[in-house]
Amino acid sequence: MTGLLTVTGAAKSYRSRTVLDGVDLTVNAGDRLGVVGASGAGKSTLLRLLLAVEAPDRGEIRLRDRPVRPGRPGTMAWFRRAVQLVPQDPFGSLSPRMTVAEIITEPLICLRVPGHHAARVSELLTAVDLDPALAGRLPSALSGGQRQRVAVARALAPRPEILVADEPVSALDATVRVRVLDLLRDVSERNGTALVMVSHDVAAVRRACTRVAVLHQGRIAESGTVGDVLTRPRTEATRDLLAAVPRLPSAAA
Ligand SMILES: Nc1ncnc2c1ncn2[C@@H]1O[C@H](COP(=O)(O)OP(=O)(O)OP(=O)(O)O)[C@@H](O)[C@H]1O
Repeated sequence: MTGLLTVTGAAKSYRSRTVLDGVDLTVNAGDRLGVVGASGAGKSTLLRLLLAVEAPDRGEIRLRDRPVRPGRPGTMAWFRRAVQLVPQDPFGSLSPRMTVAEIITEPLICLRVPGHHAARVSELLTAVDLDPALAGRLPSALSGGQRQRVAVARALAPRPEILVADEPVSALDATVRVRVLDLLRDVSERNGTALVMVSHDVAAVRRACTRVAVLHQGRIAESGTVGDVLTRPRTEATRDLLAAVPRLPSAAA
């Protein structure tokens, strides 16, 4: 099977410091892939390449057969429709002066997605388990978990093929984390949207993902199913991450 999003031999340095050193990664349609790594492993850098915010110095990123390179917004619309970000911090990522409906519709307007946007807002709010009556509220009227659900709804709005989530629950309370992770897993399963979740938190990846790639010092140390890699780690890098796992409360919490 050819991958939906493929990273081949991606390398990136800042000044003379090598941050990514030949990363290969394949995201298939409907995949739920966690990219885990310790602080400084290169996760955020890889995320910027995956989102075509920056270009690799060497190697390439492709969406299906099409090479992906950063460019002006007009030339990137095809890619932005296909790959959407769920950001880390729902407090900082939602404009405080826009209503929930305006926030969710913004990518539809920017990407010139045709259709009845008000109906789509209700549909998306329902899909992320929020009351459509929240459409007229400002983010300040919502809890952290509700805000992150709005961020997920916004990312889903253009019907992307891939959601890229950047530490999507690290800013949330422990009990809310599980629910947001379950939401990401459920929307991915329901819509067939692939999920790439970049996180230092192995427990979060175990909860939401089926596959995992361990990034260590700018390289993929190991990758495979969550079951294999996180129960029978083959590298020191993975064992260290597992030893640092914060406990997630149970789903009932
Ligand atoms: N724009 C930049 N300019 C210079 N150095 C950078 C830049 N971006 C990242 N780095 C360096 O690259 C290394 C890897 O950073 P990166 O943020 O990708 O790692 P990370 O795995 O996301 O870490 P963390 O979990 O702490 O965010 C770090 O040493 C960082 O200082």
